[in-house]
Amino acid sequence: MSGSRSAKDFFRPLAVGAPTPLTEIPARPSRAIHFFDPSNPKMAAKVPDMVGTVDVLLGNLEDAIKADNKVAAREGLVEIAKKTEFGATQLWTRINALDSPWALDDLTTLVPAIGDKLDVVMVPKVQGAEDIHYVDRLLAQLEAKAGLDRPILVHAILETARGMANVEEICGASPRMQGVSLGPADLAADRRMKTTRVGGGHPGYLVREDPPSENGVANIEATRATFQQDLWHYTIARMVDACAMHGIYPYYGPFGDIADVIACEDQFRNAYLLGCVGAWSLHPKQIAIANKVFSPSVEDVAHARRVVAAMGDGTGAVMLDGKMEDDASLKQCLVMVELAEQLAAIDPELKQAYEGITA
Ligand SMILES: CC(C)(COP(=O)(O)OP(=O)(O)OC[C@H]1O[C@@H](n2cnc3c(N)ncnc32)[C@H](O)[C@@H]1OP(=O)(O)O)[C@@H](O)C(=O)NCCC(=O)NCCSC(=O)C[C@H](O)C(=O)O
Ligand SMILES: [Mg+2]
Repeated sequence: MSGSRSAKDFFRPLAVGAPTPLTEIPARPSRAIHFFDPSNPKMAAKVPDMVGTVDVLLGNLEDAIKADNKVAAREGLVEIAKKTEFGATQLWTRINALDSPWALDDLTTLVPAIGDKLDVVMVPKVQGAEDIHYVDRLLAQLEAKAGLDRPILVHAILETARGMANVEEICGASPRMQGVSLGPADLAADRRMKTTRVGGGHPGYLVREDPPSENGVANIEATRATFQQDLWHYTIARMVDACAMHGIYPYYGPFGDIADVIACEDQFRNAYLLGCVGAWSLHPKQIAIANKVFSPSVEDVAHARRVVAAMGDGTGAVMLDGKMEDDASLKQCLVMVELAEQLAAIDPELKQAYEGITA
């Protein structure tokens, strides 16, 4: 919780008439946050058919939208939201940066027009709790004016060094905080990393095995295996801890090499294993990758259920397939089983796959 509000005030509405903040962020599946440009007629036309195939549709108003198209994108999103029934698919938007000429109009246009349909507002380039406090109060005022009965949640993108340094206070700045995504391209630039990609690894970031020794002399000319390392490990792990501490959700962001579906899957899986619940999809073909990676495998769910069954009241230790299971491994298995249940509730194929498993 941020130091600027007392515990008794933390869950009070920030404007008279605004909806009461949630005390817990609902665990709604959000394996793929699919970005579309609402000012692009071809993309906009595809949105209605994407409902039900993706957990989150996000109307992007920030980077990747040309300055000349900012107003068209905002208006396009209003039009799409008004005419689309989203069902279980969530509708999010990414507004422009708070220091840009567009952010204020983004919020003052979207909340009155489609606030009842918007689940989450993604805020880019968040630097500290003060950015979340600003959006929090403004949203409360706009929600009150629009007569909304549920709060719009807020998602921060970590894409500056200052934002990274302040990640814990950002996560706890408001009861609206739904989650955090890594913005690897902007973060790399802000950190002055020497990369030019939108997420993913780099062949130069590696470790090399030691040289073989011949007669006690290291032969550094010998062929030696190298292993590419994950540029984002520290950042994602830190983000995951900050989110878990505050009961909100961490996400890997974009993978810009659309053609390299294999490396995209690897990057998404690393994030999944470290604790992320989803990633961004920039192109329709990345939705299936995220849906696959961020859904536990049938084998993992089967194993988790066996551990749950074997552990009885959840205390003590048992042997299963030659391995020790105890209270702590049970807790990991419960994470898997709960996620499978949440996904089965919205994905009939997964429901069938998970139901086919016997404990
Ligand atoms: C990356 C793209 C520019 C590629 O577009 P295109 O060249 O048109 O790809 P295709 O020809 O393969 O497209 C095939 C059809 O699919 C439609 N399409 C493409 N992308 C989408 C989409 N995202 N949603 C819906 N439909 C889509 C095309 O229109 C084609 O349609 P048709 O001709 O009728 O068959 C493009 O995919 C794109 O712009 N994607 C989104 C990019 C984006 O949002 N970028 C911002 C997020 S990443 C970022 O901001 C960095 C981050 O903040 C950080 O700091 O790290
Ligand atoms: Mg960015």
